[in-house]
Amino acid sequence: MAALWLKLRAVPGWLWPLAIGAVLLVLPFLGLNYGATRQIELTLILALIVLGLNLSLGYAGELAMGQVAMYAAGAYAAGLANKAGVTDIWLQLLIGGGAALIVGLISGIPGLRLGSWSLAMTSFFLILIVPDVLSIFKEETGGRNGLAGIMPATSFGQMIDGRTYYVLIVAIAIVVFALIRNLVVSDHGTALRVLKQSPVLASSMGISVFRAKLTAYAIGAVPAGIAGVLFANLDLFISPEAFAFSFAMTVLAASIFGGSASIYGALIGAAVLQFGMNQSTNFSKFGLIISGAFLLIGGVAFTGGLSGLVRSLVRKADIAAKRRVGIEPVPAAPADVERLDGALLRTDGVSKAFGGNQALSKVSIEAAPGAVTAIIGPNGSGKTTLLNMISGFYRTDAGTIELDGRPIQGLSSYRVARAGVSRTFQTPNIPEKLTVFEAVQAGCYATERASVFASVLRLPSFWRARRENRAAAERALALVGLSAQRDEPADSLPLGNRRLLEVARSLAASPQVVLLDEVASGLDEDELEVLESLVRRLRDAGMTVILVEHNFQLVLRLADDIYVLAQGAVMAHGTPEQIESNPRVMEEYLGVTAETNAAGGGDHE
Ligand SMILES: Nc1ncnc2c1ncn2[C@@H]1O[C@H](COP(=O)(O)OP(=O)(O)OP(=O)(O)O)[C@@H](O)[C@H]1O
Repeated sequence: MAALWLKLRAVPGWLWPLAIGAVLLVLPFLGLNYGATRQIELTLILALIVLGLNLSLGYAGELAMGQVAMYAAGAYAAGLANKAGVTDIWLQLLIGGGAALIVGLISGIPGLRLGSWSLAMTSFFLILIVPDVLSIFKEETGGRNGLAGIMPATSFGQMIDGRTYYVLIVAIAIVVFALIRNLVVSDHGTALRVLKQSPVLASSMGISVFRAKLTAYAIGAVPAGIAGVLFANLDLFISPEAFAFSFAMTVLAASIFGGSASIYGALIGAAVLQFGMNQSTNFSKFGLIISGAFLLIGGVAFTGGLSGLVRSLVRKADIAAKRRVGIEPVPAAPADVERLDGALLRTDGVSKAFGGNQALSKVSIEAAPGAVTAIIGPNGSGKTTLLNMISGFYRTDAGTIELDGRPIQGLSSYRVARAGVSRTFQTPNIPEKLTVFEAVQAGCYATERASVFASVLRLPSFWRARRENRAAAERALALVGLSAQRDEPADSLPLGNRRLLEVARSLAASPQVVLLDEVASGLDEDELEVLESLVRRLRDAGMTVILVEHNFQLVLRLADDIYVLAQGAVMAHGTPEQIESNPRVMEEYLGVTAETNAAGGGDHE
């Protein structure tokens, strides 16, 4: 049984939905009646709209419900084009998809620029104004009476009959789902998932939060627009009622019930709601209540919706089957560190105040390639603030920060990451629902070479980037000794391994400078050994390593150069020997007397 399960799991995951699509395609030819065929058509139209919502809500974490307005834009663009004589469905799809994309961009740019809940509010407003906009252009749209007299669609001059139209809807849905799937399984999809959980982590990995969210929202508009075109040509009549607020609730309920963080969740949710609503003869009266009930059940009973439930059952079955068959992960041999090109990082007179608190005052440091530069000092002395300034999270009040002579102060954090500066966080920032391997591969985003377009269409640059990123992630995992855990959920790792995972992620993009913020705390002896040897190998390979660390003995063993911060200023600078023999540093600021240090009690925490 276990062996059979593993064999089935070895089948590429995309084959299952494709098989379902193939079955749907042939159903009318096997005698499916008109009523059921229509339900499938409406389900697929709803699924396309939900798919767009899932992209922004489930992947990018942005509650943006404007899909119904984009659906309306697609439908009316197609209807009006049709009345102007454009009956060709392919041209209409282009026009309707384009119209929806424009609505997505127009509402997304200000909504996202303003931040916080603005996009949710903008898109909510967008749904409410649909009937008013249609009334304003009553002459063209028919206002509240709707747009009637749409001619049946054609394809390259040929009339499309009912059955062919069904096949067309199914085929278009398969293609759109496949393209969006390509996006979500690409590095851009992983970037969205990271972004949803931690914009700070995302930007430290070179992801532009604004651009990624806008991409998800705007791309999500296109399936909704396509759905609108398909709907307009299905009934040959559209009216504002079809795009009302209650329908927006249905879309949201389908997304939550099916599982917003899954593209197939869109299909599951749409099917449940479409067929569920059909069973309720009173739907028109109680539509909002029914949608609300699905929303509650989906949100409360199982987080992640039905698709999340299925996914977790499959994962459990995988683990059980592997245990029964006796498959153990094979640890990879420790990887060699390739030659690295570090860069000289220099801060000159950097200052930062938070209100009246002068956290940093005229700090000048230099970190050379092929050297470990340590920054130490008591709690609150400004070490993390300095790292945050270097990595672009805080703006400098004064002073400059240069990378190989190029100023990087003032750049946003994702640009600093792309310039070659990578970092770890004091509290490991581990994205949920990613495997260890995916979390490390996500680190490659700073040097991502495949565009969203190339990823969706799987152009050669996508395959090349994927090969390279996978190899880089495998290498980074092997460097920190986590290859055996590659398929485990990243957030299930114990603290020590989480720190090593952060280091691996920060190395995946082959940065020039790596900022390690207290990576040693919480590591056991074996893990500390792995880390120490890794830092040495990185340094020997030419990387610039900046180490913020409380473990003084580790700093003495690893550092080539040490800066001691006190109350936001550099109070000493020198080699480990110089720092160790500086009594003021040892006693006054690190609280280590000559005797405790000799006894090895150098960790001042
Ligand atoms: N975002 C912030 N807003 C206000 N004050 C801050 C902020 N970040 C840091 N500070 C203040 O700046 C000073 C330096 O803090 P910082 O975290 O850089 O010290 P640290 O040396 O890294 O300390 P630790 O070793 O405890 O991490 C502290 O007084 C801290 O309270």
